[in-house]
Amino acid sequence: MTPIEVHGLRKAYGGIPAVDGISLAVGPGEIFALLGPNGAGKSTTVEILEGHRRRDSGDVRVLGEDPFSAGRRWRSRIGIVLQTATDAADLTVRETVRHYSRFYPAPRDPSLVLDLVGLSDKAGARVRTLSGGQRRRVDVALGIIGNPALVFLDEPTTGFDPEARRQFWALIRSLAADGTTVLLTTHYLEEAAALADRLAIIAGGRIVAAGTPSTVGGLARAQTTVTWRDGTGLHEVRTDSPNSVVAALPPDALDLQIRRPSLEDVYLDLIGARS
Ligand SMILES: Nc1ncnc2c1ncn2[C@@H]1O[C@H](COP(=O)(O)OP(=O)(O)OP(=O)(O)O)[C@@H](O)[C@H]1O
Repeated sequence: MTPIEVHGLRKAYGGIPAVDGISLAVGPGEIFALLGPNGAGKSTTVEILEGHRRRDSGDVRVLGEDPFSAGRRWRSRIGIVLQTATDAADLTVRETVRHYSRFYPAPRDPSLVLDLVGLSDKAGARVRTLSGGQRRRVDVALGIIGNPALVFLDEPTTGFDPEARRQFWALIRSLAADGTTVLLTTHYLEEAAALADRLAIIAGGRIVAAGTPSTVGGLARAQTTVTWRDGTGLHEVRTDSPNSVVAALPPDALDLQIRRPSLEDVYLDLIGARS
């Protein structure tokens, strides 16, 4: 079964389209990222897939069911990490995770989950005493405590320090390696590049490019830019074979730079072209 299948999804607010004909499919154990500027339609799409919002039209199947009419059993098989942090401030971290585990038929072991998200040493602390990034880890713990087949992560690492972000990426990879499907929205392009098997760039409610982080938007075919300075000034060459350009440089060449276009370049080009 394909965990997520979407065809021609549309949703408008007050007659203004927010999602304007999106189609995508996410396979089992795949990490799929949705990228796009503020207001692009990512959250609306994800909320429809989570069953939290009604669509105007389009076919949507999530774990084989229509999320809007799916029942409790379906809900227990998905995990959700929302943008807004959990408000369980007076409970300890351990109590919070245990409490949530009781809502699921086959939860993960709470201690194991605290270990996975790197909060074992904060298990006895009240949630309200945690830092922003630590609270976010509690959110992630609550998103995976039910041992879901599919996890939705809405900007999961906002507020994480660089080390915590890397630990989080390792956690998500290990979940996916165990067969969990992950749909991620993020504003961090390096996060999408590091985590996603495939990604879609959304702007104005439509997918403007989709592919792997190394091929999306023609990245694989994009030329490399070689720049250098010599006695006659600054030079820039765009080429498919940077090695031969470098090999032919004059002996007095300085400040050599070789730059492959990044996901960020493609993203900004695509988004810029639409605004
Ligand atoms: N409940 C609502 N009522 C009216 N308009 C809404 C509502 N929710 C979203 N919108 C509008 O729909 C469009 C898409 O919003 P959405 O939240 O899906 O974007 P997003 O890509 O998730 O943005 P961000 O990156 O800022 O989270 C925006 O123009 C937004 O103003």
